[in-house]
Amino acid sequence: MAKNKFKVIGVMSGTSLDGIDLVYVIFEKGKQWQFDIVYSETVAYPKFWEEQLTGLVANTFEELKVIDVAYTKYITGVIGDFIKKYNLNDIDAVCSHGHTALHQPEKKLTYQIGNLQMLAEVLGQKVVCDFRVQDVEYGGQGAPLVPIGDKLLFSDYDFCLNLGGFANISTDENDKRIAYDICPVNIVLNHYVKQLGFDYDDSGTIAASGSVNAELLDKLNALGFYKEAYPKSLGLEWVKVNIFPLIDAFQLEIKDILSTFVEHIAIQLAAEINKKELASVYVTGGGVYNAYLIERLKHYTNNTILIPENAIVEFKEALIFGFLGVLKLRNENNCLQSVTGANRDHSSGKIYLPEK
Ligand SMILES: Nc1ncnc2c1ncn2[C@@H]1O[C@H](COP(=O)(O)OP(=O)(O)OP(=O)(O)O)[C@@H](O)[C@H]1O
Ligand SMILES: CC(=O)N[C@H]1[C@@H]2OC[C@@H](O2)[C@@H](O)[C@@H]1O[C@H](C)C(=O)O
Repeated sequence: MAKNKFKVIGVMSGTSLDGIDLVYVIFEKGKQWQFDIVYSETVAYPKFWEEQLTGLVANTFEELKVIDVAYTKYITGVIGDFIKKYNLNDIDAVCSHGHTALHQPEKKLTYQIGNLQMLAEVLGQKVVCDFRVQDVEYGGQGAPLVPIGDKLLFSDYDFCLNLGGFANISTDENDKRIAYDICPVNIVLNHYVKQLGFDYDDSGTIAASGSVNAELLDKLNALGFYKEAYPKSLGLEWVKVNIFPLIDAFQLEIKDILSTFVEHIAIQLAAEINKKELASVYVTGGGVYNAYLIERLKHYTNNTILIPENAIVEFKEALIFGFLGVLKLRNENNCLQSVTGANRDHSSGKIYLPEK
């Protein structure tokens, strides 16, 4: 019988470069999967790695391979410290995403650094990593990978909504998981609030103090992307072309820009979640701490907005990469064709064994 209980470390380095997220989590399969996050921590990047990772695209493939070795050494140290700090001597596997250095699925290319064999050798642990490569080989986008975790770990909720740089959502439609980006969130709010000298608009208080410009709001809501069918995704380039010039042309005060954009986000989020009635929406990502945004969202929907404990708000992705590793160890599918567009569901990831 397949093993049903796993103690793993899940590790994720996301696009915002705030640091490496680590969780020590126990997964157990009964009727459905249960999890318990025992320890969680974000290790902030030192300046050196923040700069290296910000500039990755400028490197040649050969240069990336050199950086990969150095980064794998670095992340091995971070994971090793986490193991020591919490005295973790009972680990089935370390399941690590690494950091995305290149992602061009149309050229069958995706490259996450930090996933070299050295991880297993130095840590003396079984390692599961490199989760995106096989999906791209099978014709998929190699992303998003989180929705299978949404489906199997958070099945009590009709929608899983993440408010990061962009808002993304996953839900079941006709028994299939679907996932897509909705609209930009913190990538735009942070951009404008920086002009007042803040990293972010704490709790949305500045937005709450502004007023909505109805004409700008209408123009934002009329953008073509919102009418497109899924699968669809957004990136910084789209924001630079479609959002910043549109907002800047109005020459508004920052508080009014923030107020108008929060209204826009709330309307776009509501348009998606209101596609189901009496639905529950499980919300994660830093945007959860923008109380004003959550208040405006609630204004536009009768569905139930559920905000979990902070450990899940902040560590859901690390948790789910831990879970993808568990599925790989059980040789079960951890990539969904309905989400990535691959030519099949499949069990993805490399397994490295420690030399003993
Ligand atoms: N107290 C707060 N009030 C308002 N906004 C906040 C608060 N705390 C965090 N945020 C917002 O959340 C952002 C961080 O969110 P998160 O870590 O989910 O983003 P991310 O990792 O860049 O997202 P992703 O990679 O999933 O797109 C911050 O940059 C900020 O905009
Ligand atoms: C290639 C890559 O690293 N993609 C990330 C990125 O960051 C957010 C979004 O773009 C998402 O598609 C993905 O990560 C999440 C964790 C995922 O795979 O579900």
